[in-house]
Amino acid sequence: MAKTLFDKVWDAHVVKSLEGGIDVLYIDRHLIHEVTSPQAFSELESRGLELFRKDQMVATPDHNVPTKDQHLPIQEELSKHQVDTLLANCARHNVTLYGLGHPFQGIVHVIGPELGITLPGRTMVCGDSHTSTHGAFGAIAFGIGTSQVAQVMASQCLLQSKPKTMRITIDGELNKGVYAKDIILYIISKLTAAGGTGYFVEYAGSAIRSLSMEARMTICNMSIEMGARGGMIAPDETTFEYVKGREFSPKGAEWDKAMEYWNTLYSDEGATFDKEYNFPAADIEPMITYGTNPGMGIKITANIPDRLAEAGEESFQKSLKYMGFEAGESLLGKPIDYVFIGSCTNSRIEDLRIVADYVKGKRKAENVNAMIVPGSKQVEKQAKAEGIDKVLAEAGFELREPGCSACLGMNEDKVPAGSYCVSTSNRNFEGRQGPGARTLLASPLVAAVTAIEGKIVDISKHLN
Ligand SMILES: CC(C)[C@H](C(=O)O)[C@@H](O)C(=O)O
Ligand code: SF4
Repeated sequence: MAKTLFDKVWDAHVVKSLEGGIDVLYIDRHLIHEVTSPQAFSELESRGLELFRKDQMVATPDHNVPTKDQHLPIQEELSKHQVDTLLANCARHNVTLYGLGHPFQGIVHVIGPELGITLPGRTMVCGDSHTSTHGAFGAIAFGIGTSQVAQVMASQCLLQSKPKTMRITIDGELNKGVYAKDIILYIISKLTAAGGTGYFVEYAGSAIRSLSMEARMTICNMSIEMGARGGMIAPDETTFEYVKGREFSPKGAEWDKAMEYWNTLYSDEGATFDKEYNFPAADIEPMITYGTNPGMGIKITANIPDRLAEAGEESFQKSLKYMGFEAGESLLGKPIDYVFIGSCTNSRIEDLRIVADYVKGKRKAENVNAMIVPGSKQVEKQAKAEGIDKVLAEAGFELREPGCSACLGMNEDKVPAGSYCVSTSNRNFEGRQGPGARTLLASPLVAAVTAIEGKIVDISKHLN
């Protein structure tokens, strides 16, 4: 029978099928960070259990880390406590940890792929919703709750019911200035922030195939923002080339063996999905959000809609009120106070390159505070090797040290109440970047242009 990519990977990991449609799923890799692991460690210890397969776990602090002076003790008490607890737990249980200052430290969803921990055909979990990022490699990757973190620690397995499958196909050539972030914001604007609920999504089509691995990660990363359980893309030459030679990727005969399996990872001709969508690449333009969920996105040149069918009138108006916008108006010309380039969605080297290419020889607008936070130590190192740090400094951008940072308004990386921030992150919820902060999600290019212009503009007029 024709199988989907999802089914192939899932079925290969079912240890046992239980009554009621629940599977015991084997988990190949478990990533942990400081926010969702402490209670799991406590639970394990209180029950006298050991970690079952600690060599399949990797830990890194990312959410609470300051993005300045990482060599100094952490100032904020809660953050220090969280990071110290992770360190202590990992030391006590002998779990591999890339702590602050380690060359492999970074946002968990950035370091997995860059270290070759994320591989095609793997099952991967983390107590973090954006674990969906790793699906870009043809892995089944999804976020889990703290009690499930403990379950995986103790058994390397997870009780799961199989989600429904959805395929989103984007064919054709992408317009100039359109990046992966625009594709996913476009998709979410079409499906709504709840449109993927209950599904695992496969992204397909020539426009997706044409993307780099980092761009594919941006797309899979935000699958969760339409409510989907996860997203994935069939591995191909682009994937294999990216994976090859990374720190923990298979080598020699192991590589050949892996490739044999990886080459079988695609949805068979005739495989059926519970839901299918098709969008032409030509319809996608640079996007921006105007509201307080990631589904409230528009083409940057379009007007805010008058109403939103899926949101009640009241919640639509509440959202606009929070943002200080009016229904039906254009965002063009709106002044912006902050630009944040970072997060597990868009903080990789290609993102930094897009920004540096655009801002080279330019200067940020006076009214804008522009902050750029690399996703990992490796991204930071590469940026410096390429001179991106200098280009950014000359343009008036502040390049900080790796972490989640202003994506969730951590430590001092906050957007003040009432201020507008064009952000390359993935969530524009009320207060996400700080109490009262107003977030507009966009691509790194849109963020870069906004920083230079000091306001929202039609970026097509600013491209060569
Ligand atoms: C802290 C963590 C549980 C959370 C998540 O799961 O998404 C965070 O990463 C976020 O983006 O809000
Ligand atoms: S960068 Fe943002 S979205 Fe990603 S894991 Fe960190 S807090 Fe969550």
